[in-house]
Amino acid sequence: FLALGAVVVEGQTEDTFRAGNTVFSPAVAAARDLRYLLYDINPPEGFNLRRDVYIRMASLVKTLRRHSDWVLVLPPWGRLYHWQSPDIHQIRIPWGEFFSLTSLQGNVPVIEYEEFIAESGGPFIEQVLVLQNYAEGWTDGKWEEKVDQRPCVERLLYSKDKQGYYRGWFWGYEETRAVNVTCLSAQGHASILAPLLQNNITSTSVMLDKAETVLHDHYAGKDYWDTRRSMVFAKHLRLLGDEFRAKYLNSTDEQDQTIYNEDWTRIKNKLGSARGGPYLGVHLRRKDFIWGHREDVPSLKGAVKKIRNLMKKNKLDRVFVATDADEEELEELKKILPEITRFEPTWEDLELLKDGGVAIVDQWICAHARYFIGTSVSTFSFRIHEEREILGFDPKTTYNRFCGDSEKECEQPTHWKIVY
Ligand SMILES: C[C@@H]1O[C@H](OP(=O)(O)OP(=O)(O)OC[C@H]2O[C@@H](n3cnc4c(=O)[nH]c(N)nc43)[C@H](O)[C@@H]2O)[C@@H](O)[C@H](O)[C@@H]1O
Repeated sequence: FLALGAVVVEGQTEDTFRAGNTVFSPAVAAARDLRYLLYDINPPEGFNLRRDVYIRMASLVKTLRRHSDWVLVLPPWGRLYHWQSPDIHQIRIPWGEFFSLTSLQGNVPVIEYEEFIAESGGPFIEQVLVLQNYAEGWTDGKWEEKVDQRPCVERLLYSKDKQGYYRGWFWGYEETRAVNVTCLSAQGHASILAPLLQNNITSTSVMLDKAETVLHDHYAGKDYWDTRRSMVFAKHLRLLGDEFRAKYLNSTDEQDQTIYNEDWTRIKNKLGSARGGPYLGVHLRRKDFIWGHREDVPSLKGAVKKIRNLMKKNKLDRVFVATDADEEELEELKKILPEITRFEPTWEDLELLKDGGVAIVDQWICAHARYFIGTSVSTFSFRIHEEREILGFDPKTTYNRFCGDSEKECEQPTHWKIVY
């Protein structure tokens, strides 16, 4: 590898692969001279941060595709720290269970991991690059984009087997092994990796591990939003959410002016055009957010006080609460907020939807509320903001968060406008 200097990523939106132009077909892929980009993320990270890293990787693949035929391999879902429902099988979950694949493919060519195995002819990933930060941090406090092959700083989570291949966590696919594993110090936008992947590495399949190390090429720019808009939830989950809205919250798209189109490239709703269902939508993040005694997270009593306040102010008599609260907190919440509505799947439903599917249904229902309030710096809440932005809600009804009971300056979330 060579040390690479700054790479210009301005003009990133001028992608050769434009949204909606092409729908990628894996059958066609087999006949072409394809290269595969795989990636994974630091194990403790949750579902919605992972969705954010997908956007960064999609952007990198678009940059790579200016020169050759790359396809993004979707890392199967599973073994997430927050998915704690017991006794359900939660590994090797394909993206198709949570997202619409045709929608994703309308943005950038993607394939499921099992298609990659079938197409590439074996369970091997040729090159794994484990991304890491520079041990020395920023030099002189100056931000500089750079990439270098460096010795691995942390102990590798890969070990060589008798045949000389690397074993590690490949999403629960025991037969998958890597031919080569090296570390790469990287600092900068995702696309700074493109020249190296293009010119210095000849492997057909390359996996970036700890892909969250690199940043968005252009956060909240057109390319960001194209990818975000293409991350349409799987239809069965949207339908479940819609049924729940109709049954328990008196909410339908016609009544609430929440226009949707199966083709995401056709959704361009004006801000303020969506009215939303007659309920308050709440995302109340608990568990690891309260264990740290964070100043910006309210007590249950504090949250309920705010909820009542908002219901009164917005003349709403129903409240839908999405939360990861434990049993004890839930009991307390039900006591102090008896009118609470929650999506509580049966065990059979949970087995089918899994924790990820339940989280999506929760997000979908919050996204359709007349007014929404979320939790400070939770990516779960951020993804709801984006969904509401796509639906065309007035920003005043979306970018709201709870304040900690004794938080002094309670800054509210930023409004990121869609760039079409
Ligand atoms: C402190 C950090 O917090 C970050 O969490 P944060 O941004 O809220 O959001 P996520 O990255 O999604 O992680 C939180 C996970 O907890 C569950 N969860 C949280 N709230 C709800 C809810 O209202 N309904 C349902 N059904 N599930 C919920 C769900 O599995 C979700 O993916 C983590 O990604 C990082 O790994 C780290 O732990």
